[in-house]
Amino acid sequence: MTQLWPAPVADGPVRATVALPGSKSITNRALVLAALADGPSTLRAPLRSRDTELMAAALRSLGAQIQDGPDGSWLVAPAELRGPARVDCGLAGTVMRFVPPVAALGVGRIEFDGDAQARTRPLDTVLDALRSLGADITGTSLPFEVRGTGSLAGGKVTIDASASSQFVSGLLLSAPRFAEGVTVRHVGETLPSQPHIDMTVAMLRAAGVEVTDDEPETWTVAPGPIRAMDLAIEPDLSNATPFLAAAAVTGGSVTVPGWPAETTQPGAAIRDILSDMGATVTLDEAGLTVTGGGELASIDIDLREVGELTPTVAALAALASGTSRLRGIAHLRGHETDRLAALEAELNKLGGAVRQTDDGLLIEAKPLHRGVWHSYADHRMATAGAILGLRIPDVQVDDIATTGKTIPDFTGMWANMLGARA
Ligand SMILES: O=C(O)C1=C[C@@H](OP(=O)(O)O)[C@@H](O)[C@H](O)C1
Ligand SMILES: C=C(OP(=O)(O)O)C(=O)O
Repeated sequence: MTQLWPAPVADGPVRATVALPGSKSITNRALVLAALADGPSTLRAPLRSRDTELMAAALRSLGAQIQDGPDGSWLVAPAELRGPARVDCGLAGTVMRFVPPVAALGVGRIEFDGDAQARTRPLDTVLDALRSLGADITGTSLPFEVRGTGSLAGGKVTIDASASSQFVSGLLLSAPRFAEGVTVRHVGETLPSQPHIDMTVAMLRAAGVEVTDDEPETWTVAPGPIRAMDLAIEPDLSNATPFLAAAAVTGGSVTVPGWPAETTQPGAAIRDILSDMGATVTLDEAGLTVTGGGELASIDIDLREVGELTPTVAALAALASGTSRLRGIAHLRGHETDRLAALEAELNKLGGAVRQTDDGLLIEAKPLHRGVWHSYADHRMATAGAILGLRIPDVQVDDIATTGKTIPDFTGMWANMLGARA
């Protein structure tokens, strides 16, 4: 076990303004598109965290130049893609699913590996798809090797993306550079995180790529150039959720400035979730403000489109009244950890009454008590522990540093939020 972090208790309503770093999902898509583009790009206010630094390192190792700009921006200059190279995926789904198609466009041997837990995350679908589109790849999970020839035929492929939307996004992002582009069709169980696929489509179109998505669960990307971009990256709305939850569970008020009025980020769904649970949510020129009042109400919700909000919503549900039901999230068993098992185990250890269902969690709110909250190397498990600790004295979160996957200074931001209480 790593050092334990004593989660601070809020000794009153939290009142703060919390500025969030950039979106992981937008930053890592932008890095891939910029590395494949027809000229140099500028990414402004990108997220600088483990997942995005790993993405930048992966693309650099394949030849792209990614340098620091004057104001924390990233300047990306595409170059010929070539091995030999080693790509460390860490535990980042976006790196392990978005970079193999890029590598298949390069020349030479490109080895992929990642954290021990990453080796069990689903990956075969994207590797099999690439093979059927003409790539030479050994293996079905990490570690594996891509032997690039400098081009990829592309064409039509049918996949089962029920384990992760990132299989689709990964294929689409590089597809403008495949000789024939790509048509990806999803068949099989339900498709998770559709808004993340829509984000991919929107970013491709913004880069001048022709994408057709009129038919349900079928996407066609035409071959052609990817236009270089000058992109300001929005704050990460999913990472905003623990801070907004802090307002809801303490009866306080937290504002996240720079909240986009329109966005492709699925994390925006937290507005309706918190409002359904009884908090007041307003969006104005100051940003998004969540104000908590009395006790939070339970919720019955399908989180299929926003699975990454589950740990936050589970923590809220555990502190609400009544029984909450979170549905549509069987695929979370293949996230950073098996999130359904992890939430069930950790909440029950604190005295909760939580049970896994086929596709989610039943959470009966109970008085909770002190204890160690395990993070399982999962940034969102760690932040869920922090939310609980606001109300339950003496919760200790193990491996709080794992929040660095997507938030560079979570503990500092959390302390500032609590310190700002006046
Ligand atoms: O494409 C993306 O940026 C993401 C897609 C989703 O993955 P899954 O579809 O595997 O849930 C989401 O949970 C993840 O945090 C980020
Ligand atoms: C599922 C997540 O991450 P990844 O991009 O590694 O899949 C997440 O951030 O909640």
